[in-house]
Amino acid sequence: MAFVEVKGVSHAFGKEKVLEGINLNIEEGKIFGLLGPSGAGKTTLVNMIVGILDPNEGDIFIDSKRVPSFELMNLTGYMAQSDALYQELSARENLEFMGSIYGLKKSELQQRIKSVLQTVNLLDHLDKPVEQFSGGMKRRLSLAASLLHQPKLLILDEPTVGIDPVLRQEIWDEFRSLQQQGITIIVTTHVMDEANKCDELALLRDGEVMAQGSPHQLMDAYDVQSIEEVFLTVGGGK
Ligand SMILES: Nc1ncnc2c1ncn2[C@@H]1O[C@H](COP(=O)(O)OP(=O)(O)OP(=O)(O)O)[C@@H](O)[C@H]1O
Repeated sequence: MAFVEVKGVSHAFGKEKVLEGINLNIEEGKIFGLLGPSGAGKTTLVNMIVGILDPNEGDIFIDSKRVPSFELMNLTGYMAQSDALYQELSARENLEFMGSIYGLKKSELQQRIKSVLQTVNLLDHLDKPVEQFSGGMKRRLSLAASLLHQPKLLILDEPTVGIDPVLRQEIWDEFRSLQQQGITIIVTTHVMDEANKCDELALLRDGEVMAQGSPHQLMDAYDVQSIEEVFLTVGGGK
Protein backbone atom coordinates (compact mmCIF):
# COMPACT_ATOMS: atom_id res chain seq x y z
CA MET A 1 0.00 0.00 0.00
CA ALA A 2 1.21 3.52 -0.76
CA PHE A 3 2.56 5.59 2.14
CA VAL A 4 0.48 8.60 1.13
CA GLU A 5 -2.85 8.08 -0.63
CA VAL A 6 -4.90 10.93 -2.02
CA LYS A 7 -8.30 9.61 -3.07
CA GLY A 8 -10.74 11.61 -5.16
CA VAL A 9 -9.88 14.93 -3.57
CA SER A 10 -11.72 18.03 -4.78
CA HIS A 11 -11.84 21.50 -3.32
CA ALA A 12 -13.39 24.86 -4.06
CA PHE A 13 -12.92 28.27 -2.46
CA GLY A 14 -16.42 29.68 -2.74
CA LYS A 15 -17.40 29.13 -6.35
CA GLU A 16 -13.82 28.74 -7.56
CA LYS A 17 -12.98 25.07 -8.08
CA VAL A 18 -9.32 24.72 -7.22
CA LEU A 19 -8.83 20.94 -7.21
CA GLU A 20 -10.85 18.34 -9.08
CA GLY A 21 -10.73 14.58 -8.47
CA ILE A 22 -7.09 14.28 -7.45
CA ASN A 23 -5.75 10.74 -6.98
CA LEU A 24 -2.16 10.17 -5.96
CA ASN A 25 -0.26 7.21 -4.54
CA ILE A 26 3.09 8.11 -3.05
CA GLU A 27 5.44 5.30 -2.12
CA GLU A 28 7.49 5.29 1.04
CA GLY A 29 11.05 6.58 0.67
CA LYS A 30 10.44 8.44 -2.59
CA ILE A 31 10.93 12.06 -3.51
CA PHE A 32 7.58 12.96 -5.05
CA GLY A 33 7.28 16.20 -6.98
CA LEU A 34 4.11 18.21 -7.52
CA LEU A 35 4.87 20.30 -10.56
CA GLY A 36 2.63 23.04 -11.82
CA PRO A 37 2.42 26.70 -12.71
CA SER A 38 1.41 29.35 -10.22
CA GLY A 39 -2.22 28.92 -9.22
CA ALA A 40 -2.40 25.24 -10.27
CA GLY A 41 -3.44 24.23 -6.76
CA LYS A 42 -0.16 22.86 -5.36
CA THR A 43 -0.30 24.71 -2.04
CA THR A 44 -3.98 23.85 -1.61
CA LEU A 45 -3.17 20.19 -2.11
CA VAL A 46 -0.21 20.11 0.28
CA ASN A 47 -2.22 22.00 2.90
CA MET A 48 -4.70 19.14 2.71
CA ILE A 49 -2.02 16.48 2.98
CA VAL A 50 -0.61 18.26 6.03
CA GLY A 51 -4.13 18.48 7.48
CA ILE A 52 -4.39 22.28 7.63
CA LEU A 53 -7.26 22.33 5.15
CA ASP A 54 -10.17 19.88 4.80
CA PRO A 55 -11.06 18.76 1.28
CA ASN A 56 -14.67 19.27 0.18
CA GLU A 57 -14.59 15.77 -1.26
CA GLY A 58 -12.31 12.77 -0.98
CA ASP A 59 -9.92 11.38 1.59
CA ILE A 60 -6.23 11.44 2.34
CA PHE A 61 -4.35 8.68 4.18
CA ILE A 62 -0.80 8.77 5.49
CA ASP A 63 0.63 5.47 6.68
CA SER A 64 -2.97 4.13 6.56
CA LYS A 65 -4.20 6.82 8.97
CA ARG A 66 -6.84 9.24 7.78
CA VAL A 67 -5.84 12.91 7.70
CA PRO A 68 -6.29 14.91 9.90
CA SER A 69 -5.08 13.01 12.92
CA PHE A 70 -3.18 14.05 15.99
CA GLU A 71 -0.93 11.02 15.57
CA LEU A 72 0.12 12.24 12.14
CA MET A 73 1.39 15.53 13.55
CA ASN A 74 4.45 13.70 14.84
CA LEU A 75 4.92 11.76 11.64
CA THR A 76 4.83 14.77 9.33
CA GLY A 77 7.17 17.73 8.88
CA TYR A 78 5.99 20.74 6.92
CA MET A 79 7.92 23.61 5.43
CA ALA A 80 5.54 26.28 4.16
CA GLN A 81 6.22 28.63 1.27
CA SER A 82 7.08 31.57 3.50
CA ASP A 83 9.41 31.20 6.44
CA ALA A 84 7.63 31.24 9.79
CA LEU A 85 10.60 32.46 11.81
CA TYR A 86 10.99 35.01 14.59
CA GLN A 87 13.43 37.51 13.14
CA GLU A 88 14.73 38.88 16.44
CA LEU A 89 15.40 35.42 17.88
CA SER A 90 18.49 33.34 17.15
CA ALA A 91 18.40 30.07 15.20
CA ARG A 92 18.65 28.17 18.47
CA GLU A 93 15.81 30.15 20.08
CA ASN A 94 13.56 29.65 17.05
CA LEU A 95 14.17 25.92 17.15
CA GLU A 96 13.71 25.79 20.94
CA PHE A 97 10.31 27.40 20.49
CA MET A 98 9.26 25.02 17.72
CA GLY A 99 10.61 22.00 19.58
CA SER A 100 8.54 22.91 22.63
CA ILE A 101 5.42 22.80 20.45
CA TYR A 102 6.27 19.18 19.60
CA GLY A 103 6.82 18.47 23.28
CA LEU A 104 10.50 17.57 22.93
CA LYS A 105 12.28 17.25 26.28
CA LYS A 106 14.95 19.87 27.05
CA SER A 107 18.05 17.67 26.78
CA GLU A 108 16.74 15.83 23.72
CA LEU A 109 15.81 19.15 22.14
CA GLN A 110 19.34 20.59 22.46
CA GLN A 111 20.75 17.48 20.84
CA ARG A 112 18.15 17.59 18.03
CA ILE A 113 18.82 21.31 17.43
CA LYS A 114 22.51 20.59 16.89
CA SER A 115 21.75 17.62 14.68
CA VAL A 116 19.29 19.45 12.38
CA LEU A 117 21.48 22.56 12.15
CA GLN A 118 24.36 20.32 11.14
CA THR A 119 22.17 18.73 8.45
CA VAL A 120 21.46 22.13 6.90
CA ASN A 121 24.96 23.42 7.50
CA LEU A 122 24.04 26.20 9.93
CA LEU A 123 25.69 24.96 13.08
CA ASP A 124 28.15 27.88 13.00
CA HIS A 125 25.23 30.31 13.19
CA LEU A 126 23.47 28.80 16.18
CA ASP A 127 23.25 32.01 18.21
CA LYS A 128 22.93 34.57 15.43
CA PRO A 129 19.60 36.44 15.20
CA VAL A 130 17.61 35.34 12.17
CA GLU A 131 17.33 38.95 10.95
CA GLN A 132 21.04 38.69 10.10
CA PHE A 133 20.48 35.57 7.97
CA SER A 134 20.42 35.61 4.16
CA GLY A 135 17.29 34.36 2.36
CA GLY A 136 18.93 30.99 1.70
CA MET A 137 19.96 30.62 5.34
CA LYS A 138 16.39 31.33 6.43
CA ARG A 139 15.05 28.65 4.07
CA ARG A 140 17.60 26.18 5.44
CA LEU A 141 16.61 27.08 9.00
CA SER A 142 12.96 26.47 8.10
CA LEU A 143 13.98 23.10 6.70
CA ALA A 144 15.84 22.37 9.95
CA ALA A 145 12.70 23.27 11.92
CA SER A 146 10.61 20.84 9.90
CA LEU A 147 13.10 18.06 10.74
CA LEU A 148 13.28 18.70 14.48
CA HIS A 149 10.82 15.99 15.54
CA GLN A 150 12.25 13.39 13.11
CA PRO A 151 9.26 13.12 10.78
CA LYS A 152 8.92 10.17 8.39
CA LEU A 153 7.17 12.36 5.83
CA LEU A 154 8.49 15.75 4.83
CA ILE A 155 6.25 18.13 2.90
CA LEU A 156 8.00 21.07 1.31
CA ASP A 157 6.14 23.86 -0.47
CA GLU A 158 8.50 25.46 -2.99
CA PRO A 159 11.51 25.05 -0.69
CA THR A 160 14.01 26.67 -3.02
CA VAL A 161 12.14 29.77 -4.17
CA GLY A 162 14.47 32.75 -4.20
CA ILE A 163 17.54 30.59 -3.69
CA ASP A 164 20.53 30.73 -6.02
CA PRO A 165 21.45 27.65 -8.10
CA VAL A 166 24.45 26.68 -5.92
CA LEU A 167 22.43 26.72 -2.73
CA ARG A 168 19.54 25.02 -4.47
CA GLN A 169 21.87 22.17 -5.37
CA GLU A 170 23.03 21.98 -1.73
CA ILE A 171 19.45 21.81 -0.52
CA TRP A 172 18.68 19.04 -2.99
CA ASP A 173 21.74 17.15 -1.76
CA GLU A 174 20.20 17.41 1.70
CA PHE A 175 16.88 16.02 0.41
CA ARG A 176 18.76 13.05 -1.05
CA SER A 177 20.54 12.35 2.21
CA LEU A 178 17.22 12.57 4.09
CA GLN A 179 15.75 10.16 1.57
CA GLN A 180 18.62 7.78 2.26
CA GLN A 181 17.56 7.86 5.90
CA GLY A 182 14.17 6.53 4.76
CA ILE A 183 12.23 9.80 4.77
CA THR A 184 9.50 10.27 2.17
CA ILE A 185 9.47 13.74 0.63
CA ILE A 186 6.71 15.60 -1.17
CA VAL A 187 7.97 18.75 -2.81
CA THR A 188 6.12 21.34 -4.87
CA THR A 189 7.94 23.24 -7.55
CA HIS A 190 7.51 25.05 -10.81
CA VAL A 191 11.18 24.71 -11.67
CA MET A 192 11.67 22.09 -14.39
CA ASP A 193 15.22 21.34 -13.37
CA GLU A 194 13.99 20.39 -9.89
CA ALA A 195 11.25 18.22 -11.36
CA ASN A 196 13.95 16.15 -13.05
CA LYS A 197 15.45 15.35 -9.68
CA CYS A 198 12.26 13.76 -8.31
CA ASP A 199 11.71 9.99 -8.38
CA GLU A 200 8.08 10.47 -9.26
CA LEU A 201 6.10 13.45 -10.54
CA ALA A 202 2.52 14.58 -10.78
CA LEU A 203 1.90 17.39 -13.26
CA LEU A 204 -0.80 19.68 -11.97
CA ARG A 205 -2.63 22.21 -14.09
CA ASP A 206 -5.87 24.03 -13.34
CA GLY A 207 -6.53 21.78 -10.37
CA GLU A 208 -6.14 18.47 -12.21
CA VAL A 209 -3.38 15.90 -12.46
CA MET A 210 -2.46 15.89 -16.17
CA ALA A 211 0.16 13.15 -15.98
CA GLN A 212 2.03 11.11 -13.44
CA GLY A 213 5.17 8.98 -13.44
CA SER A 214 8.94 9.13 -13.14
CA PRO A 215 10.60 11.86 -15.22
CA HIS A 216 11.87 9.17 -17.61
CA GLN A 217 8.50 7.46 -17.92
CA LEU A 218 6.86 10.78 -18.69
CA MET A 219 9.42 11.76 -21.33
CA ASP A 220 9.15 8.30 -22.94
CA ALA A 221 5.36 8.33 -22.87
CA TYR A 222 5.20 11.67 -24.70
CA ASP A 223 8.29 10.99 -26.79
CA VAL A 224 10.01 14.22 -25.74
CA GLN A 225 13.37 15.16 -24.26
CA SER A 226 12.39 17.28 -21.27
CA ILE A 227 9.75 17.61 -18.56
CA GLU A 228 9.00 21.07 -19.92
CA GLU A 229 7.99 19.51 -23.24
CA VAL A 230 5.87 16.92 -21.41
CA PHE A 231 4.10 19.78 -19.70
CA LEU A 232 3.49 21.64 -22.93
CA THR A 233 2.29 18.47 -24.66
CA VAL A 234 -0.19 17.35 -21.98
CA GLY A 235 -1.30 20.88 -21.22
CA GLY A 236 -1.96 21.60 -24.89
CA GLY A 237 0.61 24.42 -24.75
CA LYS A 238 -1.80 26.65 -22.87
N1 LIG B 1 -7.69 30.82 0.96
C1 LIG B 1 -8.07 30.98 -0.30
N2 LIG B 1 -9.21 31.62 -0.62
C2 LIG B 1 -9.61 31.75 -1.89
N3 LIG B 1 -8.90 31.32 -2.96
C3 LIG B 1 -7.76 30.71 -2.72
C4 LIG B 1 -7.26 30.50 -1.38
N4 LIG B 1 -6.09 29.84 -1.46
C5 LIG B 1 -5.86 29.64 -2.77
N5 LIG B 1 -6.84 30.15 -3.54
C6 LIG B 1 -6.94 30.08 -5.00
O1 LIG B 1 -6.76 28.73 -5.37
C7 LIG B 1 -5.99 28.61 -6.57
C8 LIG B 1 -4.81 27.69 -6.33
O2 LIG B 1 -3.92 28.29 -5.42
P1 LIG B 1 -2.65 27.55 -4.84
O3 LIG B 1 -1.99 28.48 -3.89
O4 LIG B 1 -3.04 26.20 -4.35
O5 LIG B 1 -1.77 27.37 -6.16
P2 LIG B 1 -0.23 27.03 -6.31
O6 LIG B 1 -0.15 26.03 -7.41
O7 LIG B 1 0.32 26.63 -5.00
O8 LIG B 1 0.40 28.40 -6.76
P3 LIG B 1 1.82 29.09 -6.40
O9 LIG B 1 2.84 28.31 -7.17
O10 LIG B 1 1.66 30.49 -6.89
O11 LIG B 1 1.97 28.98 -4.92
C9 LIG B 1 -5.63 30.04 -6.97
O12 LIG B 1 -6.51 30.46 -7.96
C10 LIG B 1 -5.82 30.83 -5.70
O13 LIG B 1 -6.21 32.13 -5.99
